Amino acid sequence: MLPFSRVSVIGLGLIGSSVARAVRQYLPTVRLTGHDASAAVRETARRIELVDDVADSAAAAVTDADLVILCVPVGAMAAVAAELADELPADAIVSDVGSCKTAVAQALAAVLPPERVVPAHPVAGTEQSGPEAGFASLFRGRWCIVTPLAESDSLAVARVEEFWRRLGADVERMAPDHHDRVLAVTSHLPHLIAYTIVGTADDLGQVTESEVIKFSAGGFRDFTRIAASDPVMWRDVFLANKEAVLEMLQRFSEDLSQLQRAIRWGDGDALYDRFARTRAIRRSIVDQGQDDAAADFGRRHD
Ligand SMILES: NC(=O)C1=CN([C@@H]2O[C@H](COP(=O)(O)OP(=O)(O)OC[C@H]3O[C@@H](n4cnc5c(N)ncnc54)[C@H](O)[C@@H]3O)[C@@H](O)[C@H]2O)C=CC1
Ligand SMILES: O=C(O)C(=O)Cc1ccc(O)cc1
Repeated sequence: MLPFSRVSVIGLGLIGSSVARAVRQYLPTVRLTGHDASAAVRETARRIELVDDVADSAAAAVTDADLVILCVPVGAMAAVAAELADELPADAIVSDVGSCKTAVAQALAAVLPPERVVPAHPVAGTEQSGPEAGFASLFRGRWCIVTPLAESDSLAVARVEEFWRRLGADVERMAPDHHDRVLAVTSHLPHLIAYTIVGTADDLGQVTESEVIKFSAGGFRDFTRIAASDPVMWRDVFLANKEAVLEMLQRFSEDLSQLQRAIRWGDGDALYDRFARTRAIRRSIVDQGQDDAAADFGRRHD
């Protein structure tokens, strides 16, 4: 049975437009409505026929929905939920795709009936943004972490999980605070490091007359991809997941200091041990079929 038949997507950027495209592809009988605060994005959505109806307000977009998915930056979730609360049908479920969950869960539960709120996070994306950057296969073979509230209705949780499975994701359930600590180290900290290193290299580049750009290759190029990620989205993630990110950053700084000391004192064994350990980690990830570059290439070309 279809988990939902009338889905409303609020925020039609990379993730919202990917959800819309995936619904079209994998749940073709679902009636899709969309809304975005940006008139230009709404115009693009109409032009490319992303959804069946583009509404001019969040409230108008949800009047006959049975699932509403909020795909806006984390810092905008509270305002959007408040905008649509009065028009939400009594049986509709509200979910979201935000990259951190504790703050979003609290924001949604403050203005919506908490039993109908089922926060989620598809752990899949790119450094691109906007309605034309999305693609239907983005979630295939990727995790979607569902983080129910204590009050979430269990049938609503099961339906949201089924929805993500239908879009091709592997679903895992987690407590919101646990999610935020795991993602702080696996996603948020790496983005912070990329933003830092590309900025540092750019500062140096001014001095050395763009040698940084000229000779950028390998590792640095990979960092520039991550550092091209959307500034509004990532500003909001760091403000919303402050405690977990600061904790992981503290640990990271201590480990970095150890490597700094090993280089200063010529401690080759310490450097070798660390690099051998991390190489083994990468190899075990690739062996498990989680090499993103290969997987992304496959998804976009099939
Ligand atoms: N970019 C990524 O790789 C991933 C992002 N996410 C999460 O998905 C959410 C959306 O991110 P993206 O799609 O990448 O961003 P995006 O920038 O491509 O799209 C966000 C859209 O939300 C719209 N928006 C902003 N405030 C709004 C409001 N008050 N009402 C209606 N629309 C509004 C914007 O105009 C924009 O079109 C964020 O919460 C992010 O944390 C989750 C997984 C991956
Ligand atoms: O582009 C990349 O490498 C990403 O890491 C994409 C991404 C960004 C944010 C998320 O919450 C989940 C996935």
